[in-house]
Amino acid sequence: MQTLIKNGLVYTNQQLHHADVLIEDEKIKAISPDINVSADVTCIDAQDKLVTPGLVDIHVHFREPGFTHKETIDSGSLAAAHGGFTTVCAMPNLNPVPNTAQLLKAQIKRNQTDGHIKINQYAPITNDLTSTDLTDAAALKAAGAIALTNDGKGVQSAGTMYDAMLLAKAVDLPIVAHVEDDSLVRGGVMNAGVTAEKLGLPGILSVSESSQVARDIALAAATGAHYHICHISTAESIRQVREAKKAGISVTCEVTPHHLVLDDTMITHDDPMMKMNPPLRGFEDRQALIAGLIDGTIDCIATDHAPHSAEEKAGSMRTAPFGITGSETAFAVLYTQLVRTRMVSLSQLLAALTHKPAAVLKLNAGQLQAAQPADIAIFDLNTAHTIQVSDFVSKGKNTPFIGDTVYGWPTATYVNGQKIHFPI
Ligand SMILES: NC(=O)N[C@@H](CC(=O)O)C(=O)O
Ligand SMILES: [Zn+2]
Ligand SMILES: [Zn+2]
Repeated sequence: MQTLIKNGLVYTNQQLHHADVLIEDEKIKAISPDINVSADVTCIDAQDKLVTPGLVDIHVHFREPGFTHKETIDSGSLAAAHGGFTTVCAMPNLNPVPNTAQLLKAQIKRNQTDGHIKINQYAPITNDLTSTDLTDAAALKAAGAIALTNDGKGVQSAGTMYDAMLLAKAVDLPIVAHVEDDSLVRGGVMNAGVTAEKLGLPGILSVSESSQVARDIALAAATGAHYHICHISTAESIRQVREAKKAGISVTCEVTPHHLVLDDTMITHDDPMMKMNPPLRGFEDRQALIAGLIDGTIDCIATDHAPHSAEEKAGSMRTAPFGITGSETAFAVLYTQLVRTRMVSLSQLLAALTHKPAAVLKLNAGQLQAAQPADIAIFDLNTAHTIQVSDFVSKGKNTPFIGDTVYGWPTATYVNGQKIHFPI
């Protein structure tokens, strides 16, 4: 079976070209201008559209098993596809936590059975995500884990992190860290600063992140482990990563779309849709994140898609859970706010959403090239779209971007040459 995507603006070999893309069965057959094929090929008109490798998101929460009222592997992976993502890495803050080879294998099987896209699975660093009992890194790697992470909770003890890094290094798995020193959080629900004071809400100190980043960079230097920082959010953390990279320490990091386009000066009232972990930081932090993305200090963008139910996210920031969704709005929000404003080039944005995240975790994804799997996303760069609750395939509607008018809404996603169909 052949499908021809005609006349798109195609992102291939890290460059944008006007070209046609020919899919044959599960693979890309050819990418070049003016491909001519026989009459029985399915032809897709991509004039004025952007055609990219399926996007890669190395940080999502699919909530199954344990929290299926928030999301399932079915709904979460369909939401990712709806946003143009064809490869994701799913977090292990589930119930039960997939902390043994047997549980992890069962999770990977569920991902394969119910997933609409390619789902890689993280395993935990410690057995219950909070203790100091390390998991069996070798067994989890053999069972299929792509990396170890306790996302949702920082590893509180330096000794635990040091031992975890040694074990991870021995089996060549990255440590993927949610960096947060609980002793500096102090019951905060948003970034500590002028806005929190004005709203009378308890603040989370920015050093709750950067002090743990400093600790862990020192531990990564000492152990030689690959240390990847989740959802980096402060100027001081960026400064440390920049220095560590210069010193040749094996550190990488990701940033979320929301930390790039929102900051705490935009929080006007007690709004649970603006509550996530790490919190939206200050204006200067956000500028440092954008600069870090442009100069390569930040390796990639990852959504931290964190769905919660409407009931959970109703009420006050004091009581609502941390987290917002991201899969379905990521590209359009970033394209509109960073590329159309000429702060970031389209190629830079696409690199951060395709081959660069794949490179961080050595995933075979994010390249649109002949002989590669036909994982493709198509976006409409020119039509304005106002984001509405009814746009979402995810069970989670908890996003601050509802009501925003954006460009770059996704129009089609292919996985292994198959077009994904959405129930909306
Ligand atoms: N980001 C969040 O605010 N919440 C995440 C956990 C996490 O990524 O730390 C979640 O699981 O809901
Ligand atoms: Zn986290
Ligand atoms: Zn997360």
